[in-house]
Amino acid sequence: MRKQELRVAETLGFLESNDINLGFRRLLDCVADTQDMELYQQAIALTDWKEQHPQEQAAFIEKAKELLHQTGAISLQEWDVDRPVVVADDIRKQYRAGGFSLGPISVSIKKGQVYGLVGENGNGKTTLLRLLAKELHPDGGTLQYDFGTTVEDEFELRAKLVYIPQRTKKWYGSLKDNLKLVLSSYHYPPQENEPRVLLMIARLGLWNYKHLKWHQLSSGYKMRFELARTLLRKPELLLLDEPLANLDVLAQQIILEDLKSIANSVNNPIALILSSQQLYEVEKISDKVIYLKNGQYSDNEMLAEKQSNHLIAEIETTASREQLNQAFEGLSPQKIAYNGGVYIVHFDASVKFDEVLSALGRQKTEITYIRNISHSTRQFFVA
Ligand SMILES: Nc1ncnc2c1ncn2[C@@H]1O[C@H](COP(=O)(O)OP(=O)(O)OP(=O)(O)O)[C@@H](O)[C@H]1O
Repeated sequence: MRKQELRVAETLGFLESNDINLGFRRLLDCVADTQDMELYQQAIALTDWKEQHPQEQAAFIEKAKELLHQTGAISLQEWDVDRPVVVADDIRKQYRAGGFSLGPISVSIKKGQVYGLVGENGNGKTTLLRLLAKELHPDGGTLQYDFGTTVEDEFELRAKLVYIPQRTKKWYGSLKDNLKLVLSSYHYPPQENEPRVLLMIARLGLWNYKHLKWHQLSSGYKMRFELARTLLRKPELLLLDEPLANLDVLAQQIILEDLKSIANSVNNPIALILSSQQLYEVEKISDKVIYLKNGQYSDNEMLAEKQSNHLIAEIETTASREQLNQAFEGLSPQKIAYNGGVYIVHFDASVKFDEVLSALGRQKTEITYIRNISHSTRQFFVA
């Protein structure tokens, strides 16, 4: 099945299982890919209708399915996502003041993929993002960009790379007017300005906020606005510094799923790199997780190569180490480490996670939290 058919089929599945909000958000992504202003207008009218008729779910699903059917009928040119758009080879950066040193780092970045950049405070995440965005110049190594078109000059290249910092600048006027202003500086026909802006507003969950001003928005919605503004500029590489910092856990999940879907567009994919402290949320949607410690690079693929499939469980419990040792007597743990309020327990590859759960259950051990981190970059944090 082609990517477009897959996206339409997946969206239909959400709508048919009454998962209205998710189905609707994915429908808007399918509409966005068509670049068809008639369908944009229909999607905007449907967003409005949805807001006016919150109780009429069955009727909404029928309307949404009809619109989805129309998007599926438009043939899209699929982008080849296998070719890297950025190749960093042994890049390094050292700050004279303080002496922090990053790298050497080698990494290939492809469109349609999401790269999670994790690590504790002060380990080089922002520095790496700024190097990739060409905001900083590396001291050594090479950075090559290839977006498949001839880039005339540095200015044109920089327009394809967008870096959104942790703190963004204040703006004046309404959210919608600001977005319209962005598009008016691009070469779209004026009649496309409004539908493009309104569709972006709907996609980023800003529909009920479009007439608000900067000081009336919470910091989470300011970040959504920044994303909307950036996405209208059609970046090819989008670098987000801590986009989740001001969002609650549910909002984090939603924005990450939306960003993944936006990055994975059929005909206009984006390479997305985002830094975050929210390891598990980021891991769920990332195609690759990059971990920085004292400026040194590791990633989840290196983790898979390194380990011999042994089982690692992270356990938060009121039980003592002796009680855990007793519970796991038959499973012969290789190591039990105590780390910031949680135990990290390593078992041989033959031990299965359900056996760990059973052993704890048999001893009636009180567990607040347990997770199998055998394949998670969480290991880097607790090592
Ligand atoms: N312009 C600068 N001059 C000197 N040192 C700097 C400069 N910018 C950052 N640093 C230092 O470099 C190190 C890495 O900083 P960076 O902001 O890249 O880390 P980070 O992982 O993004 O941190 P955080 O999670 O706190 O945002 C830190 O020790 C920081 O103090």
